[in-house]
Amino acid sequence: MTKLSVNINKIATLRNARGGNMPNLLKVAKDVQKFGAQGITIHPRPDERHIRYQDAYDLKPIVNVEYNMEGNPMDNFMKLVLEIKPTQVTLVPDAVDAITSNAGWDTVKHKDYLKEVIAEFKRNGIRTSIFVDPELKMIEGAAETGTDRIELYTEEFADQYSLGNKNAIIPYTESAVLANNLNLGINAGHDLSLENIKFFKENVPNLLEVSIGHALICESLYGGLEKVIGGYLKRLS
Ligand SMILES: CC(=O)[C@@H](O)[C@H](O)COP(=O)(O)O
Ligand SMILES: NCC(=O)COP(=O)(O)O
Repeated sequence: MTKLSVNINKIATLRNARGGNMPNLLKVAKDVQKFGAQGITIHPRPDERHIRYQDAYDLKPIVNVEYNMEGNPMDNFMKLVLEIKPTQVTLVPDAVDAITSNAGWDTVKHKDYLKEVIAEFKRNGIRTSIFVDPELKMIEGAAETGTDRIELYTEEFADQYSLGNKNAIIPYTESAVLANNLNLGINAGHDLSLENIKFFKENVPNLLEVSIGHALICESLYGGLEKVIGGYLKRLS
């Protein structure tokens, strides 16, 4: 079964826009779980443009499904994750000023660094995942870091699929086959949506989790959070 982990970054974006507490992030996280999501994802960036570090602490006691924290493992993020001990940490090589995540790790060039960081999280009982492009060399490199899982970076697939190019799935299918052979768990995320998720899931063998935020929140502006989450769960079942 592929789990749906809802990324609530954009709820925090809306909340921060007025400096108050509406929408209430904790209430939305509780409701997202009530509506059937099997995970909550946050990506506390260094500038706290949306998810604040305090949010990460406040969410821990109310997340009763998988809790996934994403970020570049710089000192503050490492400390935050090791203190909170979420279900999973997803390492993303984002520049501090990146408008959003826009690349996977070079797991060959950064193998030794990733091995060290991953070992620290695993010593603390936290499942690890690393954000990678669907390139076979990067998948092989990921396996050598000792990570539990990879997260396939799906922006290219989403872009091409929206243009009608279904062949864009091929690198993802091939990467998943290799990851399965290397005993790597497979997650995926970035720009997945109600439009593309069913086709993606059907062509990526043993996909364990998708983390979806931006499109899901935008779709919910029209369909409502409960109905949209139900739509994802139906397409993932
Ligand atoms: C790694 C990834 O693609 C997303 O998890 C990321 O969290 C999106 O970040 P923004 O919500 O800041 O665009
Ligand atoms: N890891 C991907 C994620 O958490 C959400 O990405 P997006 O759906 O906001 O693009």
